[in-house]
Amino acid sequence: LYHEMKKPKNFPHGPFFYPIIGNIVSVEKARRKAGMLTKGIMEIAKTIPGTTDLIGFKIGKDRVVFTLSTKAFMDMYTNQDLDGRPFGPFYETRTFNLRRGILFTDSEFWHAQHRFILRQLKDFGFTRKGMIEICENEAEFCLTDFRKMIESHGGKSATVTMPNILASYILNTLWQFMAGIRYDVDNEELRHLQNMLNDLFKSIDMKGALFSHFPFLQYIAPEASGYNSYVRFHNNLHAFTKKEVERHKKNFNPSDEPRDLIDAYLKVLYSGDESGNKIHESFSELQLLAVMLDMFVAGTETTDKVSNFMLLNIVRNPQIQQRAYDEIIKVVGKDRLPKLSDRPNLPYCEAIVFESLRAFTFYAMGIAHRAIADTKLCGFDIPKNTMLISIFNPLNRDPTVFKNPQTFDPENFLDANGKLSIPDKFFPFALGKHRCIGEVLGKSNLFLFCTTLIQNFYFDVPSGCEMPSDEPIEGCTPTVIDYQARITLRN
Ligand code: HEM
Repeated sequence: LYHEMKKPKNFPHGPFFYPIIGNIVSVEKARRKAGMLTKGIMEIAKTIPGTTDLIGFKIGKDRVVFTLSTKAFMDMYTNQDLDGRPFGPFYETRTFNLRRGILFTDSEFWHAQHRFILRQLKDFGFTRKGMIEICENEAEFCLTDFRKMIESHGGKSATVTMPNILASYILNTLWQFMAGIRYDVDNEELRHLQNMLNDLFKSIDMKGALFSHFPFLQYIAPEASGYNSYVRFHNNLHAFTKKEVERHKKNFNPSDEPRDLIDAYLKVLYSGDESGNKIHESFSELQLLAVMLDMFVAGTETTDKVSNFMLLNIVRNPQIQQRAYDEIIKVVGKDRLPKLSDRPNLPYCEAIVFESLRAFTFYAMGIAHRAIADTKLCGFDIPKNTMLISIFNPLNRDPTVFKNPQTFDPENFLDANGKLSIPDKFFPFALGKHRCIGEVLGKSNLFLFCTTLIQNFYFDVPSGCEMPSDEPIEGCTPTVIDYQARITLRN
């Protein structure tokens, strides 16, 4: 134990490791003072010499290293020895006390599942018509609902409480891919699903995760450590998705074309892979439930949050909104809705999407990785089983890369001719083996909501309300503050 507590030789610089608790007290203090974990870590780094690229902590039982530079970020994601995912009750409690799913698995198990899901995303999707149509339809449903809402407010405009007004539609696109279902916004099941996901995200913040770093807390303080609610929220969600799997099984025919991810997965379970070969041992019904949980966790909160930063900045910047509107009217006109195929001709709107991704990732962190072997990173020794967490901030604020790194400005992603230009060191979806599998879906949704809404509505703050701040607050991921916005129908 003593050996475990000692700082390993040539470990990334960081504060002194205290016995048992490690650095949890100083990290927690810095987080409170800065208002956000990422900022807190960056503040601590400023006080410790030699932390240009990396900073190393001990949090409870875990050694945790954060990346602090673009170089460290890129080296971390491209070093295969760092492609593991952490062990621990925080990760396994979610999935039946087993190592299941796709977010927190690694090695051969992860590889087989990852390959399968990627193929499904391609097959349903963006290579065929299916997924594009789903996203375009959902943007239209959103438009119709907003029009109805304005109608019921007298026909000109409506005031809404932000953020999260697009969450149901974003969830619908993912749920259609997974289970072939879309819900109307006032549907009970949708509300239930959304409440479960909200609970889940609340339980994943640092406090809820306390039992992960101090596993004994789940036994001696199951309520206070967040363990009990964490288990409860996950069980609720699994019960919901299991019901859907059972429903699929009832009218499942292995010789039919799969309608969605559940069908495709059941097909493999019933009849092996497409050439009839025995399937990889990682496939199971429990694994299907774990995959669905992971798709919800990775796919909803992220896209919602980016859309919140997008709408906030549209409200805050009338001139950006106007320029996007002019572009849409010139290219698409008013007689039809924007399509995904309009994207190459709407560079300013696409730049708004990229700038929103930058705004979201300004204080975001990646998902924890684990060293699967002793290795080196930026000249430091990283012993096996160390956790690594990327910080996106250095990639997003570099003045040599962005014209205007400190403010929301779509020009950051346009060249001198107004063409889309994405810096080669901008990685909002990370890179390497664990890079996001939902990038195409996420970006398509964001583009369609952005263009469809701006074509039809004008967004601002209601008279008498203050302009909302764009300083994010802490959530499971960086969060936009609550504010009031007015949505006005364009003529
Ligand atoms: C615009 C919104 C999104 C952003 C900014 C985003 C960002 C990311 C990032 C940075 C990672 C890498 C994590 C790491 O290892 O550090 C990741 C992984 C992942 N994302 Fe996304 N994502 C988004 C949307 C989605 C969607 C819509 C889905 C589902 C279809 C999804 C599914 C996943 C999964 C399953 C992983 C884990 C991949 C693995 O470990 O192999 N994401 N995402």
